[in-house]
Amino acid sequence: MILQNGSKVWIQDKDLAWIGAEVIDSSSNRIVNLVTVSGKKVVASREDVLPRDVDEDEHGGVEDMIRLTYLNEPGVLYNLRRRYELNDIYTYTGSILIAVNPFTKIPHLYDTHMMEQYKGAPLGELSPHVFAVADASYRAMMNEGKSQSILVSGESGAGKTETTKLIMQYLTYVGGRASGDDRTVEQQVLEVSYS
Ligand SMILES: Nc1ncnc2c1ncn2[C@@H]1O[C@H](COP(=O)(O)OP(=O)(O)OP(=O)(O)O)[C@@H](O)[C@H]1O
Repeated sequence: MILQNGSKVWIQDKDLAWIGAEVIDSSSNRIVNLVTVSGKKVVASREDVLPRDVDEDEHGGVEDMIRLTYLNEPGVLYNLRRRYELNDIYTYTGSILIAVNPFTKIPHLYDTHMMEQYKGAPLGELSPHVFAVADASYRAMMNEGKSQSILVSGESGAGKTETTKLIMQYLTYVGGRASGDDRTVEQQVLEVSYS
């Protein structure tokens, strides 16, 4: 990584994990002098600093992290945090959806109006949302006539069960009643047990 005076970087921080900084002296081959965003002057080994996007001050973060110039750990965490602070709990990295558990109900995020909006909308056209992924999967199933899979992964308490329920809720909404089955999709979904 080429470092020069004024380069924006990330350095590790014992309290915050990562903190933004700017290079103020890059004359040494081994170390760089930096000033952190909180105004503290620090010295770091060149190999310990990671590049930071120059447009990182963009309000609200990016909806798709493919747009980040540097897809490194601090850049990803910082982007997710900024979105989370605005209650934007969903973020794409390409066609992968990242959900940050809000641990609280976010009004209107999952109501009928929201489901209606995502119905038939191409992935990426609207803000990142679990309904967009469910809709893409549903469309692919209908168009290709093949079963589809959605992988919901995360650590314990991350929100996998809630996310799965939301996917089922959306599929119930768009799916209606299966032919030859007297039960509504909603009834069938309610019979699904979550592990
Ligand atoms: N999208 C969401 N909106 C609001 N609250 C949520 C959301 N997702 C998760 N939660 C909250 O987080 C709690 C834990 O989520 P959940 O049970 O889905 O996690 P999990 O990944 O299935 O956990 P485990 O692997 O331990 O079973 C939920 O009971 C709920 O309170």
